[in-house]
Amino acid sequence: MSTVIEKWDEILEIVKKEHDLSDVRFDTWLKPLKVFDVSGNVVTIIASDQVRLSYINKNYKLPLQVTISEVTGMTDCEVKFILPEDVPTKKSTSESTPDQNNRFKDRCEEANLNPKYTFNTFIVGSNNKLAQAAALAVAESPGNTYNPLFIYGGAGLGKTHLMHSIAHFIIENDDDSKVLYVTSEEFTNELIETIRNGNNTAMSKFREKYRNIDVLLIDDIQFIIGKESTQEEFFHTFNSLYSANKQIIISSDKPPKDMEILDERFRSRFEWGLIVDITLPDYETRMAILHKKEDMDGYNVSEDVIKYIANNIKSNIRELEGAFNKVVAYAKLEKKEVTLELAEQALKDIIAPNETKQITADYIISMVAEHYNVSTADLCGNKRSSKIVMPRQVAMYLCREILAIPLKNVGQYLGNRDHTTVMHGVEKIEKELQTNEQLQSTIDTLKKKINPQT
Ligand SMILES: Nc1ncnc2c1ncn2[C@@H]1O[C@H](COP(=O)(O)OP(=O)(O)OP(=O)(O)O)[C@@H](O)[C@H]1O
Repeated sequence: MSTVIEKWDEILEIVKKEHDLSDVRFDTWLKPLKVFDVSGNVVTIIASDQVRLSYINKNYKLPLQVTISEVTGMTDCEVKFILPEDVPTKKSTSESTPDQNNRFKDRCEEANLNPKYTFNTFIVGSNNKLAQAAALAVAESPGNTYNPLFIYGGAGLGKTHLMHSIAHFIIENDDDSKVLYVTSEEFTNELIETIRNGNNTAMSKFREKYRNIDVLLIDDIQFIIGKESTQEEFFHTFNSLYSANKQIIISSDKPPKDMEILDERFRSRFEWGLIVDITLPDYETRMAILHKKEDMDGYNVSEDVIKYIANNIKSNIRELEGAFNKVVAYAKLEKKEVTLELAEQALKDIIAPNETKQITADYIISMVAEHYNVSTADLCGNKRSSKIVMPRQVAMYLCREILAIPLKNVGQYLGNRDHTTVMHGVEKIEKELQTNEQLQSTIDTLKKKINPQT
């Protein structure tokens, strides 16, 4: 038992290295795994949630078994995954009774939450790492860490999902907290309705509702900016909650400094706490989100199809998920298997085949950089560490192989390198490819990423 636990970090690092996992993929899938027990040759590992459990079971069970055997000398290692709730020593007092479950559901409904949006189903990538960490910190100690928490980013990138995750977490961990999620449109409509009623009782009820809560989450704040009376009412709500040390979480499509007609009173208040952004997800994160969706919906879609969608839909996670749903629905309707051809057919209105990205040397270099988690500046620069030199040579090789351009031109794209340097790099990779299976698979993956039609 102790050897596996003692060497656990080393075991994970080996799997990471041998499977060429990026930091994001590693942090998402492998790092959260904890060894619970070792009995004979059976190693029981806790996965933090069902999504991770299914994914790890499908993709990393064998590599883990092999690596544990190699590192610890255990013969025929058998890995079993369990969820935290399956841990036998868990205190029975923390198990929820049906009544508690119902109460939890009722409270989530009252707070206007979507049950699917929790931290467990939120994939963490380099685009949202900080936002997720801040959200978790706020959820763990509402009113005491970052107040307000201001989350901004483009459409469909996960702001609402993260806000609901905070709310779910607070409701689950505090039996008494009053939590309310509202879009600024709902806030506005409710206020207009209250004003239309024209009586003081309605107005006091409105105020009581919004000022007697512990956590207010208000989505898409940009819609109330400029609407005089809504803005004024929100201002007083904000002040009242803030001075009572209640948590406020706000989302917007832009940071306060770029909201042109934002009143200075708001700008300063929004900046009192923490402002975090969510940017576009990288390829690995898009893949992880699609895998999560596949697991949660109980589908088994081939890797080719997942890569095709992840490669072509980059700017909006809602659209990424929509494309996945469309492919699955199309297959059901046509009573066919989900193949790459079917996916192309199903998505022809979204991803036009003739609109596929023009492949240039810069594009290849950026894809190699993304794959190895290094910057394109480093690939084109002078650093000589192996972390950079190998990806640089891979970029040289792929530019030659895919674009069939002269060595001299490849050198120009990669920081004005001499053609002999490029020739050496290309030859090095060609030689390695004869014996190095891992490199062969990396090159195959990269070729498919660069041109999914191959
Ligand atoms: N990191 C993530 N992990 C898993 N699913 C995600 C992630 N980010 C976004 N999604 C999913 O993408 C969809 C859109 O996300 P969400 O509605 O939270 O976006 P948004 O930023 O609030 O968009 P809008 O500004 O249009 O309201 C949701 O189904 C959500 O579950």
